[in-house]
Amino acid sequence: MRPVLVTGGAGYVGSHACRMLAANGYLPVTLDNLSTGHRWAVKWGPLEIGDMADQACVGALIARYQPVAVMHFAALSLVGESASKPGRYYGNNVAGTLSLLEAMRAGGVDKLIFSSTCATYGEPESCPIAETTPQQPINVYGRSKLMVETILKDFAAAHGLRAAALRYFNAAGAAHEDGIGEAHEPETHLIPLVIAAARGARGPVQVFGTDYPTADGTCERDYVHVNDLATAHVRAIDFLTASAGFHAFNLGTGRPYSVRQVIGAVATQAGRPVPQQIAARRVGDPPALYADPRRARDVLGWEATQSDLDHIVASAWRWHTADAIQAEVRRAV
Ligand SMILES: NC(=O)c1ccc[n+]([C@@H]2O[C@H](COP(=O)([O-])OP(=O)(O)OC[C@H]3O[C@@H](n4cnc5c(N)ncnc54)[C@H](O)[C@@H]3O)[C@@H](O)[C@H]2O)c1
Ligand SMILES: O=c1ccn([C@@H]2O[C@H](COP(=O)(O)OP(=O)(O)O[C@H]3O[C@H](CO)[C@H](O)[C@H](O)[C@H]3O)[C@@H](O)[C@H]2O)c(=O)[nH]1
Repeated sequence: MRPVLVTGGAGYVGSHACRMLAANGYLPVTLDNLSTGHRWAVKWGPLEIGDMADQACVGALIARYQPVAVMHFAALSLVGESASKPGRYYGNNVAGTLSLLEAMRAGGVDKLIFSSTCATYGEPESCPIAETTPQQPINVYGRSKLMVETILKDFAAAHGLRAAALRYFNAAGAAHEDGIGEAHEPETHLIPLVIAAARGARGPVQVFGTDYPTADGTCERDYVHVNDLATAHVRAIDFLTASAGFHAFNLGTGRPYSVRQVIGAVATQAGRPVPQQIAARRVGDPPALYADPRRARDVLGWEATQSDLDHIVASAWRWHTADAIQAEVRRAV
């Protein structure tokens, strides 16, 4: 099995990528400091506990496993917190990545697949968003990701790094059948919060704004199944093997759903209405964000195939409601 070093492999998207790597003949070696990730989510290869900024640690892992590529998920990603703690976000997401890149260079690993985000586009003037849409992030988190993209371009030009920045839209869903799913703490993402409200595990879900210029007045987003994201990462390894330089790809479906449509899909899945409360707009939420995913299709040969909203919600629902899974998760904490 070909080893791949996976920073943040104990987190939500990273753990699903590890599952997909293993299914495609790779050995995912997780490097994670467990700041927001979980031991129980690392199932398909070794867990090395450490920080991506620790060059000696990364260097030793590279020497030991000889990875063919690095998949880089490790980051802090709470938009609100990024505004109040910019030093922490730039330190971890930007300086931490720079340190990782230097360790890769010293160890002779030349391929990196980076978790970027639609947040690097900020509030674009129009949708769908193509890779050529100007990147003007409106928060510290988005700026930290854009800074990393810039560093990757410069390392590609100067040092021959091969890098793919995968700009995810809204990651959602779960590989519930294999006991992994979304487990952020605190949780800020819409779908798990709607599911929690439907189950009575929390109070009503807040609908952040009903007066947006959209079909039903609530915000529209491009939800993409985490298994589809994982597949794109595996495709990116093959792509980088054949292609030098820096490349960016939007990972989305191109089909937006509103907050109300998400709540409706969860209500259908749950078989009961979802308690909800109309709330003020959340600062920094654009009315609609959705991808033009054609570049990923044409160049990577990737398309979302599991990202139908009902399928996303069904898989997330099973993950959050399966007693056996949740008991296993609690035991393993
Ligand atoms: N979830 C989304 O909707 C979404 C959307 C766009 C982009 N992203 C990006 O995708 C990546 C994964 O997101 P996620 O939702 O899985 O987050 P997550 O918090 O579940 O996973 C991040 C993982 O990185 C680890 N980590 C953080 N800093 C580290 C460090 N310095 N050294 C080692 N490990 C470290 C954490 O412990 C955690 O396991 C992030 O880079 C995020 O910015 C996520
Ligand atoms: O309790 C909630 C939570 C969210 N929303 C709405 O639901 C939509 C989706 O919100 P999320 O927080 O789930 O996702 P975002 O679109 O804000 O977040 C995405 O963009 C962020 C940067 O802006 C990060 O990259 C994040 O990881 C990624 O999922 C937004 O319109 C938001 O206003 C609510 O109405 N109520």
